[in-house]
Amino acid sequence: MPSDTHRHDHDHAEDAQTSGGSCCGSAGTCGDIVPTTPAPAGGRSFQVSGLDCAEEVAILNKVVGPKIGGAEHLAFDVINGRMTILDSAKSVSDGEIAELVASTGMTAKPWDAENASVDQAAHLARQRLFTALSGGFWAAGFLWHIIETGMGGALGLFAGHGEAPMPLVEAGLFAVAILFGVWLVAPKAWSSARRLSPDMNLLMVVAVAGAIGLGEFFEAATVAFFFSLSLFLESWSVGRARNAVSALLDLAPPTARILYDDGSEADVPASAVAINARFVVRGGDRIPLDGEVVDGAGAVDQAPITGESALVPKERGDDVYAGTINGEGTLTVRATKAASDTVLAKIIRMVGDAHARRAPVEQWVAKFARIYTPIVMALAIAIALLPPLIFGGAWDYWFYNALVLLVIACPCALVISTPVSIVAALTASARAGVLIKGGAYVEAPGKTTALAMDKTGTITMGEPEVAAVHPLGKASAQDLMTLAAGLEARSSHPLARAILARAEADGINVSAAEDTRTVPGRGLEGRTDGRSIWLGSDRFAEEKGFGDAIPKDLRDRIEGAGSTLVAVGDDTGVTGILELRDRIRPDAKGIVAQLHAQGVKTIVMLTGDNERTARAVAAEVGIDEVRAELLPEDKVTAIEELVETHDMVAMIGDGVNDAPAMARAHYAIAMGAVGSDAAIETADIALMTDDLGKVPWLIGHSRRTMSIIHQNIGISLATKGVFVVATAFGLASMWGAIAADVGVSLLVVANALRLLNSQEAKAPPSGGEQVGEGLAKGALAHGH
Ligand SMILES: Nc1ncnc2c1ncn2[C@@H]1O[C@H](COP(=O)(O)OP(=O)(O)OP(=O)(O)O)[C@@H](O)[C@H]1O
Ligand SMILES: [Zn+2]
Repeated sequence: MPSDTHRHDHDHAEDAQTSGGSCCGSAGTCGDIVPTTPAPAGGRSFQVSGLDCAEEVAILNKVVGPKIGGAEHLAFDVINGRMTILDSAKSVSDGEIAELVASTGMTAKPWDAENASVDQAAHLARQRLFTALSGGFWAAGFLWHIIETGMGGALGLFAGHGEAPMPLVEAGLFAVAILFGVWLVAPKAWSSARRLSPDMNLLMVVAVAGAIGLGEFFEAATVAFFFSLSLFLESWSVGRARNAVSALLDLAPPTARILYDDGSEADVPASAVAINARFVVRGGDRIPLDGEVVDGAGAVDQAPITGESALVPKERGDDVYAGTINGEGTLTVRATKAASDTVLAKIIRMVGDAHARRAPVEQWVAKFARIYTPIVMALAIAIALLPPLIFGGAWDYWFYNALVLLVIACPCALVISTPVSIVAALTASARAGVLIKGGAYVEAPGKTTALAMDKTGTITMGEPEVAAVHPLGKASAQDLMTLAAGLEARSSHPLARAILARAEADGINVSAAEDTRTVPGRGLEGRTDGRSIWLGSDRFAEEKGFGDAIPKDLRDRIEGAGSTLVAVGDDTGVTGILELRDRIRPDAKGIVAQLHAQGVKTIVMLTGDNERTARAVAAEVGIDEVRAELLPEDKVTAIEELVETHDMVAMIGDGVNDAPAMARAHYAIAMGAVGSDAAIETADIALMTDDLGKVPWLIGHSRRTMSIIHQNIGISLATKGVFVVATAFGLASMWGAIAADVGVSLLVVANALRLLNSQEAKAPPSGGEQVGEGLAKGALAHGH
């Protein structure tokens, strides 16, 4: 990580580690293995108290933006109340930023994850207290009214306005309810008034003041209390989504049991364990750090990272990951990564940052809210003035209706539901072993129209084997394998591994050829005993002028079966042919069918392999289009063509060889990310395992998320619409409008949080040994 450019965060991460270390040493209760959630790729972060809505983002863009050379240098994470000034911004001191933010009624200080959560909790507690007090006095006032006037009079309160003046005690109780209700809102409203840019806080305060002016204490108190309640709900739901992310954090135990060279053991904070240190993991324990098993054997439940509740056997030399659960055996593990670099730490970091890359639908909602509020306000003014002026209506009656409109103008249900849905979706998918690296990529998969995938390792297992050896002419099988293995000795190509494995199994003495050179997409060339030798595809043999030396029926049979032909020869001709077979993933066919059923019209296979081999494999799994014999740069061109002709093109690959092509697709999915840092880094979405079945799941998850977001937008707008119309006819009341607003907020938030809990959101069952109920539950339920 280029942490040197992250000046602030970098420094901070270090002092958090040292102070964290001492805290653990004394109290032994430090839970955090990841000291801080770093800022999205570069920049300085601030914790802004009061930043919890798109509303405030617009304000900060307007106030801070110009000073740093434009709002495009700002990034916001509403869920965490974090503002980041990107490295591209004009340099402005922390102090100046704090001053600017203070002018809006919010406060900013440099980001610190630990303080941030303490502050957020304190803010929530304050909101809860004031809301409860407001609600208590509101209820008391209401009760008093019932005692005074009986049930009929109480109902009269709801019927509307214009009744006889209230008894003093009752008015007093409502006044106190109003005071507590607007207490936390008033400073924000005041700063919005000073800036002449009305926000919902100002709208509410004006509505409350107007109602008091009309003598409508009940209505004023109702608006004040319910508005306060809706703000509390908003903070609570944001906190709920935030906690789901940090629950992932609790997956790794805070300490590791270090095994010293003298055989003694000690519990040490995971963050203080050096790379290469050895630690012991007992049966049933969670593994604290990524590492390699050096002693012992057993099985590990990797569900916390991969989402698949299957026990994965582990023995000497196998990798294990922080946060996963050891089965019965005891393992001795050599740490290969620091606590802050583990796969789990990366997942947490990326889920945390993902929200900063906002989904288009979120941007749409924010933009809509910005024009919606002024429009409704203009309507409110029109309603207050036009009916009395033109039709001679009663001033106070229409003024009241204008206030109702102000209450309706509050967009909070609309604004809060989308980010909560997105964060819930990101967290649910991380739990299922699908790491989505930005809000933007929550939306994309559901719209996929074309899917390009690599053959080797994606459709096939990526573990080819030599199925047959066909020496030609006077050569023996042994000669052929010796020649081939000598050329492949230094290659890491999957075919090379297969050929070398076969040579070893056959007991062949491999001596590496000299001057070996890779011919991209073709094969290898080199020299041995002074003669030049080569190996590669049939096309390579043709280019060497030996195309006719490959027996036609042999070639037809190998390629027709979907196997790969490797010709081996020297400058006099072809020595022989190797037939390499890679197993097609057993579930590939079903998955391709599922993708088609989901509406992914075009599924394309991209491969460097021979055309006929590729077609045979494609036919077997039901793939529509084949592009074969591609060089890496041809894969890039192929993706570019797809992007031109299809609306949403996804590319699935291993994230290593295919990185350039993956970068050109609309979005890219990497498989098997748990073992490959490159895959996690390069893709937009990383599947922790090699399970292709996660792709249809991802598409379904994306659609579920979007449909919940759309439902929420629909519910919010429909409610507002009903009230706008009712108000125009003078049929709506303030208490009704605010109660509906709170009701809808509750409804949309509950709807959004469904994404976290729903059964469908869990990953599909996959092959492999199923873990016992208790163990699997423990994995998923931990930290909730
Ligand atoms: N080291 C090698 N040994 C044998 N054949 C090779 C080697 N390198 C390349 N080839 C030949 O060149 C072809 C293309 O290789 P390339 O590495 O571009 O694609 P690939 O990785 O095999 O396939 P895919 O694109 O599906 O992953 C192979 O199918 C093979 O015939
Ligand atoms: Zn509202």
